Amino acid sequence: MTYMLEARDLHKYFGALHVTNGVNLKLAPGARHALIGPNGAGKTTLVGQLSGVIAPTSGQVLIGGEDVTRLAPAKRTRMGLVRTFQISNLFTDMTVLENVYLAVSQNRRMGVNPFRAAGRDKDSIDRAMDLIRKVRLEPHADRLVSELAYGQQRLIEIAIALALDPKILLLDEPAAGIPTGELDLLLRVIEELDPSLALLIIEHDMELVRRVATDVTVLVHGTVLIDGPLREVMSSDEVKRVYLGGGEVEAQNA
Ligand SMILES: Nc1ncnc2c1ncn2[C@@H]1O[C@H](COP(=O)(O)OP(=O)(O)OP(=O)(O)O)[C@@H](O)[C@H]1O
Repeated sequence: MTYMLEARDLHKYFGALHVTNGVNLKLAPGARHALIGPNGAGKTTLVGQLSGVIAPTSGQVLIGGEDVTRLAPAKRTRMGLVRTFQISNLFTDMTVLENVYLAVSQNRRMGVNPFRAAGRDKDSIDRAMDLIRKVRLEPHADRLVSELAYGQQRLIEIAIALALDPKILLLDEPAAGIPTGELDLLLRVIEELDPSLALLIIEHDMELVRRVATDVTVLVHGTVLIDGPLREVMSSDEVKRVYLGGGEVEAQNA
């Protein structure tokens, strides 16, 4: 089977520190895969190697069966691998629509003056509105990003990621900093994403993992402790003992 995204025996050293230790990961089309693990487990470093901002010491990354280990992040993005970031990249003094429109027009290589183009480029505006609808922000399209709640701002980032036409979407802690009351909207947006999209969610919030993921990889000290179907992983004694200190998985965050 050709996977949308695959990591083969990845290793990464920072000096003497072995941060990624023989990691294998496979995302099939339509995957809903969560990557979890305690602080310092090496999740960010792994995602960096998948997206191309960090070069592995050894091992391979493949997109659609093609070896991209030495390819730059932008090239991987053009092959359909898109990631969101924990840190916000939004233009907060622009509207939601302007932010998403910019991403759409950049992706279509529309040129440098988005404001001039904005009057003309109806297609890109329609596409931006369509994406804004997908993340359930339609009522806020003309509001400044700075006026929106934090949870809503994170949804704009998902819309911007979708503007790049991903086949594989890496969501880096989408729930981080979102108050509980705003979490439901994020969950619904993720649940409604194109079912053919392969999704890798790096997340601490266990409610989100439980509701969204079908498969989970648990990373500990740079090594895959266990991976498999959600239920199996969450009920594993090994995960409870090593990863969550023996407590109930339901009751804890990663
Ligand atoms: N550029 C770097 N140079 C040296 N050490 C690094 C570098 N980046 C990360 N590390 C170390 O690698 C280990 C794994 O870090 P990483 O950020 O990948 O873990 P994480 O699972 O994403 O943690 P968190 O959940 O806190 O974000 C940590 O011990 C960290 O200090």
